[in-house]
Formats: sequence, C-alpha cells, structure tokens
Amino acid sequence: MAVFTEVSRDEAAALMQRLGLGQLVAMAGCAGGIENTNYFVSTLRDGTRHEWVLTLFERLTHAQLPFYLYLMQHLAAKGIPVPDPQADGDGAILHTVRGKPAAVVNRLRGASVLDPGPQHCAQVGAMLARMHLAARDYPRQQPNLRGLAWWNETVPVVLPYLQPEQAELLRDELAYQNALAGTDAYRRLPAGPVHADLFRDNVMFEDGRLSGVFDFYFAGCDTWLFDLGVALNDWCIDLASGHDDPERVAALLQAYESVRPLQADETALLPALRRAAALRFWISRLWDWYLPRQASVLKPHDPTHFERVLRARRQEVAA
Ligand SMILES: Nc1ncnc2c1ncn2[C@@H]1O[C@H](COP(=O)(O)OP(=O)(O)O)[C@@H](O)[C@H]1O
Ligand SMILES: N[C@@H](CCOP(=O)(O)O)C(=O)O
Repeated sequence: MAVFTEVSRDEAAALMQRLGLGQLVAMAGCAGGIENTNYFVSTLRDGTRHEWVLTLFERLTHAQLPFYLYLMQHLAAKGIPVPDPQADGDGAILHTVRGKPAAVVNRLRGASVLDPGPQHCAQVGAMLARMHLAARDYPRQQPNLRGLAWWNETVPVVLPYLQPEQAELLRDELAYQNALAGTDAYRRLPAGPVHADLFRDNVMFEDGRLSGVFDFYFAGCDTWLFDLGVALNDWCIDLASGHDDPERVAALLQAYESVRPLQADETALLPALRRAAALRFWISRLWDWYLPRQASVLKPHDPTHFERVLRARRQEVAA
C-alpha cells in the first residue's frame, strides 16, 4: 500500500476547496507505487464528479519539484495527455500537506497494458515523439539526474556486491558510455526535456487507445535518443530473455519517425543509446537492491532483468 503519510479527509477536503476543485466526496489510498504517497480523490463541482490524484512526495524536495510539475503543465497545455497540476488562487502548483511537498493532478482514465502488442507500441512511439517536440520550448533546465555523472558515482558503490563477471560487464559498459559521451557524434544528438522512465506501467490505455502518460519524476534534459532507448528496452522486448521482438520494435520506431524522423547520426547511435538506457536501469536497480533507502522502494525491482537486457543489447550490436 503506497501510503507512507496518512492524510485525513478534512485535510484533503480543505486542499480541494482551496484549489477550487469542488467538494470532496470520496478519497482512497492508492495501492500502486513505491516511492510517493498517492490518494485517489473525487470531488463534486457544479453537479459534476471529477477525479484527482493527490500526491505527497516522500523523496523529492520543494526545490526539486518545479522542473517536473511545470513540465507536466507545459505538456498538458499542448494537448499531451499527462497529469495537469492544479493551481491555487495565486497560481502555485506545488503545495504542502503534512509538511511534505504535494500536488493535485487530474486522474488519467484507463489502465496500464503490461503485455503490449505492436498497436500499443506504435501509439507509445508516436506519443513519445510528440512529447519531445512539445517540450522543445520548455524554459526550465535540469540535467537527467540519473545520467552519466550519477552512473560514475554509483557504479563504485554497487561493484563490491557483484560477482566478478557482473563487475567486469558493469565496468566495461561504463567505460564504453564514457567514451561515447566524449564523441562529436554524441554531442550533436538532439536533446531536450525527456521523460526518461517511459515503461509499460507509466502509460494508460482506454479501449485500446493511449489515454495518458504519467510519472515524470525522473524527467530531465537528455538526448531524445536515450528516451527512445528507454521505451524500446521496456515496450519491445521479451521480458524473460531481454531480447527484442522485431515486430514491436518496428512498430514503435516507425510511429516515432512518422512524427519526428531520426537524423542519420541518431540512427547510427540508437544501439549504443539502448545500451545506455539498459545500463541506467541496471545501476539504479542494483543501488535500490543493495542499498535500500528508508521509506521508499518497498519492493525493489529485480536488477538481473536489466543485466539480461544489457547483455542482449551488446550481443545485438556485436552480431
Ligand atoms: N494521474 C494519474 N492518473 C491515474 N492514475 C495515476 C495517476 N498517477 C498515479 N496513478 C496511479 O498510481 C500508481 C502509482 O503511481 P506512481 O507515480 O507510479 O507512484 P510512485 O512514484 O510511488 O511509484 C500508478 O501505477 C497509477 O495506477
Ligand atoms: N521504471 C523503473 C523504476 C522507476 O520507478 P517508478 O515506480 O517511479 O516508475 C524500473 O523499472 O527500474
């Protein structure tokens, strides 16, 4: 149950009133999630029922949150189906509940599809390209906080827990990615605000149509190709082996390119950036697994999954 901080009905009702969202009629803790406290909240306004999500941020601070919340607001204003943070009378979208930073967003309709087919992947590809283009003029800057600098900091911390063969793989891939980042071809890659965590469980579908994208709390400025690599590595692989499903890969890529065609440099570097994306999640899962933080990550994800995904990506490059 992802309620780390209890919020009373009266507290939630007062916040909803303050944001002009109407009278609270129902409220329930949200069972999913591993990082934040989430409540589904229903209100009545002008005789119509509205559905919201109240999030209390357990890890991110007041200082870190504006980049994510204003990015969501920016994308929502451009018609991308993302949660839109609700403002109070002063226009503030970052609130405080029980001393924690908090936000209220519209509840997206639909449900995640955890066993996607090519049609789902195509919609994800097209939406990802639309998001990249829509965020081009987003004025705030924040690096991907789970990018190369963090990998270099974190790899020495997790290495002591690994078998020699795993440690060798991790060191070798990190060296490859450090070298790649120093190349002109890499520096020329188009970049901007990216979601950076576009996994199956962060997208909603309703009646087979993509109805929403959420969980922007790993977003940051990075290459668009890295974001594409993250999505391909989750949506288009066989989860048991880590290997690509060529039909789903083709569907996602073609749909992405129907909105934003890749440049020649990007096509050439896609395999390398898919390796980067696999490395990023292998490192974060190792870190969560061996060095769990208090009050977060109740059930850490299996790191060996991304070790397999990385090995599969490296084999494909070598083939
Ligand atoms: N805006 C939203 N609309 C609908 N459901 C949401 C929304 N935000 C979160 N959820 C639901 O809450 C669950 C947990 O949210 P998530 O952002 O993954 O939490 P955490 O950051 O704690 O992992 C999601 O799996 C989803 O079912
Ligand atoms: N997608 C990541 C975990 C990110 O956590 P989230 O619950 O906030 O999406 C992974 O699978 O390792």
